[in-house]
Amino acid sequence: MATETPTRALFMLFGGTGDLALRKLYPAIFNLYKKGSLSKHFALVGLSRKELTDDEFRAKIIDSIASETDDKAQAEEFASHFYWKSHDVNNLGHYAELRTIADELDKKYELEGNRVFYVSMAPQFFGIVAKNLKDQHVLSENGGFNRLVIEKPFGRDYESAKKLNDELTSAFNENQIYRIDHYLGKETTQAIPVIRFGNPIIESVWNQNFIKNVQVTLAESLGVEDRAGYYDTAGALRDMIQNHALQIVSYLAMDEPNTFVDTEIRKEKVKALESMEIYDAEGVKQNFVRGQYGAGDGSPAYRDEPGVPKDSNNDTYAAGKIVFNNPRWGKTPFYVRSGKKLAAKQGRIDIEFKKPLVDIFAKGTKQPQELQSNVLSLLIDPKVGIVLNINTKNSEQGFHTETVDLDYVQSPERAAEVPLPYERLFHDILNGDGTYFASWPEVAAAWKFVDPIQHLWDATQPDFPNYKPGSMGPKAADDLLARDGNSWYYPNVR
Ligand SMILES: NC(=O)C1=CN([C@@H]2O[C@H](COP(=O)(O)OP(=O)(O)OC[C@H]3O[C@@H](n4cnc5c(N)ncnc54)[C@H](OP(=O)(O)O)[C@@H]3O)[C@@H](O)[C@H]2O)C=CC1
Ligand SMILES: O=C1O[C@H](COP(=O)(O)O)[C@@H](O)[C@H](O)[C@H]1O
Repeated sequence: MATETPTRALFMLFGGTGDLALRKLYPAIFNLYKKGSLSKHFALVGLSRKELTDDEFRAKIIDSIASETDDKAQAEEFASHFYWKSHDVNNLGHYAELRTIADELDKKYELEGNRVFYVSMAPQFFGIVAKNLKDQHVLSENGGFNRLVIEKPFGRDYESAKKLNDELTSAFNENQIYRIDHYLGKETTQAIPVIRFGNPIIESVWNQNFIKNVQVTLAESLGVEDRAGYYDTAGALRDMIQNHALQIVSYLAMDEPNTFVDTEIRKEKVKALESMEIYDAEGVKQNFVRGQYGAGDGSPAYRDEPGVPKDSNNDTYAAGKIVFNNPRWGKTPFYVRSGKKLAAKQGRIDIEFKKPLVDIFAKGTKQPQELQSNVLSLLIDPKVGIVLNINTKNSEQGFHTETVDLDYVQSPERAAEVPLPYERLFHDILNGDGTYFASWPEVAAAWKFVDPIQHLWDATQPDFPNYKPGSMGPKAADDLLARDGNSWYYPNVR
């Protein structure tokens, strides 16, 4: 593998002692350092209201990366690049101090003015941080890059997302903004364009003539855990479908870009997302299903989870059918579903192909046989891999057909080597590559699709709870597919 030139950069991490930073972001940056994408020419300023010394902050960093290394000297050397600054994002004076620190570190580490501003804080702070960074001249003005990284959620509907985007773009250009969607850092999501456009055998049948339906499943076995404060105001539709599921759908549905660069890919993704049919109230009722888990097997109902109101109507499950008004997809439905407290942690895409127009094995032979649809499964989580289920003849005496899997599933050893999603995304940010980040038009199109669904759900009383923990969600989600003559492939995988 070619060795890359390490990128010089100063990170400024807002929310530097937060849960996400300590659990995911520092280990990801450490792995980049270990693998040589960052060298001695980098530094990070951690920011929050807490008063910490640099040494106290560095001790937190060493703790945070403990699972990534046994090499104490390397961990200490890495942590020596970290600095702490107590900073209230509403205090303008603090930005002036930050600018001075940034300029000093820029000189000390010869960073060539490259700056990454990562806002890992509650969403109400995203806009104000961007504005103050610009107004208080913390952005590099000597030719280096300025990149702003924004965590999720990006708004709670189209209007709030637009307002946030306007705030961000009054300080940064669209090509300087990196909207994080960690599902885009996952191995299988990143493989979709290659699997499709790198294999004529697949891309030539990737359309309504050959594909019967597409199913995206993002199932979790965990419940709301300790995040009720956020989750009860979001719900599965906003938390998983609007972003992760629709981003995956956009890679599955898009046309081939002219070249594999972020600007071209984004154009095609937007085109696909903008051709999703937007439902009116009747369309929502027919095509989307919500759910909330009840009690079962010794685990509490959602409404009895700590921090959840007893009368909460929040959705912990959402499923729906997407129809594209475009020539590629025409009548082929895309189904998406996501929920908490389901039977298993399972992220996967199942693509069901149409059966042959004429089935020569169904009649005329001594033992009529029934062919099955071919199913291509792209496994996201916990296994990573590709499985193609096809018809063949079984080897017993007589003539019988059966299905077999042609599969590539990553070994546990290989999986352990694979970069973590945040590591991949940081790597792309350092390289200025927006391929696996959501652009504003994509986010806007996704909200415009989701808003009518959420509005109807907010305005009507659900009959909750309506699914048992450990199940695959409400029965209505099975009925949704059955009405089209389809059924969920998982968990009844052949
Ligand atoms: N945690 C997770 O697993 C995930 C989180 N996210 C997103 O990441 C972001 C961060 O989440 P998370 O780390 O869990 O949040 P936390 O609540 O753990 O951290 C928030 C951080 O913001 C700081 N902060 C709060 N108010 C101010 C202020 N006025 N000025 C400066 N700093 C302030 C806090 O420090 P202090 O109180 O010292 O100021 C703390 O460091 C959110 O947008 C979340 O939606 C996304 C996916 C998963
Ligand atoms: O963004 C989110 O994702 C997680 C699931 O992520 P995964 O990588 O573990 O599949 C989900 O639990 C959380 O509610 C949501 O905010």
